[in-house]
Amino acid sequence: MEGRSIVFASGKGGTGKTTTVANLGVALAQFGKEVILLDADITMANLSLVLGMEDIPITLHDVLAGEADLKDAIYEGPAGVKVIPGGLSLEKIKKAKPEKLRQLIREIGQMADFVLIDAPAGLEMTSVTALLIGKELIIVTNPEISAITDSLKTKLIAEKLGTLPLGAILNRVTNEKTELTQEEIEAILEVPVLAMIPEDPEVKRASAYGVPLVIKNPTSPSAIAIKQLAAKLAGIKWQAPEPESPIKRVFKALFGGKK
Ligand SMILES: Nc1ncnc2c1ncn2[C@@H]1O[C@H](COP(=O)(O)OP(=O)(O)OP(=O)(O)O)[C@@H](O)[C@H]1O
Repeated sequence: MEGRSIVFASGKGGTGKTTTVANLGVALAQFGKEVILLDADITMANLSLVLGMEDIPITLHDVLAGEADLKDAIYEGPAGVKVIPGGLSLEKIKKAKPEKLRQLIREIGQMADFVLIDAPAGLEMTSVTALLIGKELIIVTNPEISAITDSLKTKLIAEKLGTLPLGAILNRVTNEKTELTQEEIEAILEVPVLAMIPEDPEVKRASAYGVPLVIKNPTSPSAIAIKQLAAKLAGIKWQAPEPESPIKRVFKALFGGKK
């Protein structure tokens, strides 16, 4: 059976897409789902950094070039999540046979309940190609006008390519007056907002440790928002724990805490 393949794209760079995909993947795996994270972001091996993984010499590109087996490009990450580094530069994609890429993506799709694809930001060739890899699209954006306009472009292109937009994740939400509201964003993008992830200093801390936030600090507000979305996607009922009080968080930061 083929699992769901969802491509995560943002249009604008730096919206927190990679962090979100990595944590969502781990959260789905914690809910017992088989998850493959496909890093189609060529600028850096971002996904593996957020997950604290090193040494990923074989990429999807090597498989496409016929120089490695698919199983050699699959790495095990936290909570049993599987990661496939893309290494898909434009030059490399051009050299690869498109039918081989499609066949490979189908093969990967059969190996998991969810294949989450981290697409590169921007609207260049590689980003557009990544949109084609998934059947569904989730936009990861910030509640600012510049991010939303780029997200809209991405969504329109995805639709033209036959990739179904599921909705948008609003990341780094601060609820400041200058931010667009959920309703405004839904009206512009014409898709539902699936999750609102707050601006949360714990996200950067977790990244610095190379441990996904949903493992490092599962009761932080942004981890809860991500787990809620994972439960929704997995069709699982999940009761979020009470978010930690700021006082408890200060104590934890000062004296450490059991994780
Ligand atoms: N909810 C959040 N609260 C605070 N910081 C965040 C949040 N989400 C992401 N960040 C931080 O924002 C920065 C950019 O995140 P990330 O690398 O995931 O973005 P990206 O959209 O994948 O970037 P690009 O597409 O340009 O590669 C990182 O430093 C990350 O720790």
